[in-house]
Amino acid sequence: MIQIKLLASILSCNFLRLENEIKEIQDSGCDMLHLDIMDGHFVPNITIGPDIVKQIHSISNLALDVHLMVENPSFWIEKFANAGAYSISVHQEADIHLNRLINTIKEKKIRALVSINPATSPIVLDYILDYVDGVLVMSVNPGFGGQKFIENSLRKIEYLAKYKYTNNLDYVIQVDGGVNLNNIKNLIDAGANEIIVGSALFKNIHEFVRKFKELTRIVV
Ligand SMILES: O=C(CO)[C@@H](O)[C@H](O)COP(=O)(O)O
Ligand SMILES: [Fe+2]
Repeated sequence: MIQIKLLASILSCNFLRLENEIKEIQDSGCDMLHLDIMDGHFVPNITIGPDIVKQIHSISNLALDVHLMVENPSFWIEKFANAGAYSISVHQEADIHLNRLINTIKEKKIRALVSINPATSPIVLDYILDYVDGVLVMSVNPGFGGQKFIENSLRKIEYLAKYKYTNNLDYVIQVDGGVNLNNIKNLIDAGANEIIVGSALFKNIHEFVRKFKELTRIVV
């Protein structure tokens, strides 16, 4: 049976009570914390850096999935690896030497994922899929939480799932942006197995996770 994981994007949490929010996420049964790193250049927003990630790592039992939305991502790999990242995803659009960048992440013994923006075709990933531990499909334009899901992202997930089985590969497929209880089932049916949720989750963490487990038929 394929295990479907729920990743909590803390971008939508109340940062004034971050420690309590993280504890609630852990207690609710989420599988990982998803940390959105924005530099104000690759995306029009700024969030947190490696020092804050390190502090989150010191209080969290959950693995940290770091989503880098930055220019020059190669500069940041070592810093976020040392801060305690369990996985790092880098945008295909952010580095022309993607193969080298993915290898740099893997040398740190952490999961290496590649991410694509809504306007990027998954076909451009064909020659990197042999090397990655996962793909993150952005289903909104990166930079902000609370946006509307872009429907054609489903086709990309289907493409990546088909490519995986056809070529006998083993990578996770993440979906990130505009995910809610109404579209999760379709995303899983298309082949996504790591579901990243921000604003919909933080409306009521326990209630959301309970319904998510029902949908994915996993008893906590
Ligand atoms: O990477 C991003 C946004 O750039 C995401 O991780 C969002 O934070 C997800 O938030 P929702 O769309 O679920 O509110
Ligand atoms: Fe993200």
